[in-house]
Amino acid sequence: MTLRIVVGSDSAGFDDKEALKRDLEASGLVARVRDAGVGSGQDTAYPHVAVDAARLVADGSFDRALLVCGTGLGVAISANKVPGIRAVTAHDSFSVERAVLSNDAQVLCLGQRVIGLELARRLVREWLTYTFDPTSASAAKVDAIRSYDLPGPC
Ligand SMILES: O=C[C@H](O)[C@H](O)COP(=O)(O)O
Repeated sequence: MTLRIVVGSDSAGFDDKEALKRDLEASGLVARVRDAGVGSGQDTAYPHVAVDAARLVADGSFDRALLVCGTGLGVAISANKVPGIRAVTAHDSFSVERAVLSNDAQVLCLGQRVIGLELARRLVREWLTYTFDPTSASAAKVDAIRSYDLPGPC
């Protein structure tokens, strides 16, 4: 139980973010959960929350981020602006598996307006079971992604 996970959403993803946060806290698999917002009734635009959460992963404070917006797209686009971050939107089991095992993605993004909560909960449960293998054949490809990261202020 060593995973540290930061969760975040905009108002369109708030309900799922709250439910998934409770699941993570109750899972017994996560050492630490932090909520990067939004809070109830807050209307912060998704790029700000996504970048705040992604920075906490990029600087090593947290291992992964789970982000929810209406589609899961805007939070992924935004999180990927942070150097070192590999954020994906994945709404099926196989993609969630490959996001970790092929891409070593640290950020999973979900769309509250796209999939139901029960599927989201199942995908997150599955996501917790995967760990990237740095000795796998995928590692060189992830290194190649990393080689295109531009160091910057983000
Ligand atoms: O990707 C963006 C998200 O789906 C967001 O929750 C909704 O954005 P919009 O209000 O611009 O459609």
